[in-house]
Amino acid sequence: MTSTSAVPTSTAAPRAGEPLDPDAAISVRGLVKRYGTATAVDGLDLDIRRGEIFALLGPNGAGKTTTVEICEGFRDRDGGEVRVLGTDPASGGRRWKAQLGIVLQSGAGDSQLTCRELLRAQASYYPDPRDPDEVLELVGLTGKARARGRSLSGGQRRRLDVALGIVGRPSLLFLDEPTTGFDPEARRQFWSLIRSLRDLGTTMLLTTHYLDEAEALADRVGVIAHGRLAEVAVPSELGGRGRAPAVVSWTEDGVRHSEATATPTAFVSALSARFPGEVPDLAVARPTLEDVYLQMIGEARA
Ligand SMILES: Nc1ncnc2c1ncn2[C@@H]1O[C@H](COP(=O)(O)OP(=O)(O)OP(=O)(O)O)[C@@H](O)[C@H]1O
Repeated sequence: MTSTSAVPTSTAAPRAGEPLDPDAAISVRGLVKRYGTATAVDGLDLDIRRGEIFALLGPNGAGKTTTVEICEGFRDRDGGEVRVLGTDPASGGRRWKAQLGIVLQSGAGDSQLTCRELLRAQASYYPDPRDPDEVLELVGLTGKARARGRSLSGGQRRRLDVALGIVGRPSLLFLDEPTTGFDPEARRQFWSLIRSLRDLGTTMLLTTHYLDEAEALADRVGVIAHGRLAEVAVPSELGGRGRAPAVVSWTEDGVRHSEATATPTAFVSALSARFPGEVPDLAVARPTLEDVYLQMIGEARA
């Protein structure tokens, strides 16, 4: 018997010239966008599978927002092919737009309307919306249903933005730097909200500058540099991370030591034989997602 998985084992980016993937939630080939003489997106290829959380990473000005806005149908392109839920965003109509949820960097938090009124108004635009009160509960704003948008804290406004993005029951949700300004507890709560949306079958394209957020949420990450996708991988494999040596550190005779090794278990076993009890200050670390990301970005700049 064969088993099938929603996320195939191949994690790489599509090759240039490969045909569009008709099964993908988002399929992009050779995307080009110029602003005057400057090229912001320079032949970008990308597939985002249905049901996955994909994090787009890259330094300021790399072309993330431009790419996302083209996929959302907000911006035209100068070259390449794009399909989002099977439709070219340049010609996507109302029925297509109703399947998208968009959480922009600056939302509707300044409104005079209450949270519930805002959600009801937004829901009225969609053919099969979620119940506004259920959405308030999902984002943890039930207690703020009667509060006006402008009376909310920064983190609560962001939750309201997410609520507005999901009330139309989108099958594809765009999240642009969703947790900027969140306190650590609010971020963790937001992450569990995003995971529960994935469990409900929502595909998500996330842009973020928080590498821990990408690591915690994303099934795959793509690093964009100079308007192209430098690499796509699962977070634990990006930049050869899965094969990178581990660094074992410890304190001996009052001196801090560290050793890079491909066999940390054997190394720690031999090390522990030298000490009567615990190895002082023992730590075993592999490069973090941030370590490999910064290295990739540095190489792309060189
Ligand atoms: N409307 C515009 N007019 C002219 N240039 C633009 C415009 N929008 C973006 N650009 C330029 O295109 C490039 C890519 O910008 P984009 O906003 O896509 O980057 P980004 O990766 O989203 O950056 P950030 O992380 O800062 O949000 C930048 O050099 C930017 O200055």
